[in-house]
Amino acid sequence: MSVHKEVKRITTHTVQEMKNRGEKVAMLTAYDYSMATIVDAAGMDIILVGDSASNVMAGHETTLPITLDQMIYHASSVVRAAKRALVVVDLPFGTYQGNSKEALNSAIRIMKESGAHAVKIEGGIEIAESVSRILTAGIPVMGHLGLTPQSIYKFGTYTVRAKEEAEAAKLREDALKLQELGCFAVVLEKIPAQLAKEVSESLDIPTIGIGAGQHCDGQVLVIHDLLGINKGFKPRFLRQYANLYDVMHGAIGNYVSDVKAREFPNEKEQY
Ligand SMILES: Nc1nc(=O)c2c([nH]1)NC[C@@H]1CN(c3ccc(C(=O)N[C@@H](CCC(=O)O)C(=O)O)cc3)CN21
Ligand SMILES: CC(C)C(=O)C(=O)O
Ligand SMILES: [Mg+2]
Repeated sequence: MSVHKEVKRITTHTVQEMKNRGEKVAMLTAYDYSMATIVDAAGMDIILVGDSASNVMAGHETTLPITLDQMIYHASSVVRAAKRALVVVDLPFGTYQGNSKEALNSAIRIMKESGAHAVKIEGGIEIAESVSRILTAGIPVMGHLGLTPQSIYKFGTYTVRAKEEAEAAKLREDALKLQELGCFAVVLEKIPAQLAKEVSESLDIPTIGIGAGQHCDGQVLVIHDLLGINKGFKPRFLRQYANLYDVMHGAIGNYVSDVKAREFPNEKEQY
């Protein structure tokens, strides 16, 4: 036992208790040690090592190219920083669909090699077998319904999902199915607020929304979007809490100018 005082870790059970008592769940992505240290210190409940790393860290157009090894690298860095937050890791495209044994192996690799606490998987009834098999191994699973970006080439655009009743009905069923299988929470991405409200009320487990309105049990954003680092990206659901692009561009530009003008380093900044 350590003699140092340690903060109490958020668990999947803590997150369920939050829903039970009506406290909203705060979730944000992080992909590296330094950012995750700040996110954890700021009181985040859940840190998501999202496959959005493919976009914001690697510069790909979609989330499809990122590999399991790359996700494990990001996740292990975040785990070393997170003292309080629950760390959830996206299973990347091609590591779980249509093959529950491969899904289990992928989830086990994430848990074993990164030290994360849970995995997230996109999809409903079609991935039920994979979800079950991962849960059977004692690995907590977060679901993800609505705009599931790994299916972008099926959808064609990033517009809001489940506006038509047929897709809304399937989403309601999928959400119930994920809960029945034993998922501890489910992300609802870019669906009408009214549908997200109905799903949140019908489920016992918490819903975490992104572009899914104010009635979800929690919210999630991509950290680069929240901080305004990702200058071109400003969808309607996003609230930018800072403009770090301009702050960083200004600071870095000043450094370039100072070097060119021989103003950095000065006499006090040398040995
Ligand atoms: N930086 C970043 N933020 C995210 O929220 C995010 C990622 N990357 N990568 C993975 C997925 C993809 N998501 C996305 C991607 C694009 C839009 C988007 O462009 N939305 C625009 C246009 C939609 C349209 O085509 O009609 C919008 O105005 O909402 C939204 C969510 C959410 N995730
Ligand atoms: C946007 C969130 C939910 C996500 O899946 C990601 O960042 O990859
Ligand atoms: Mg994702």
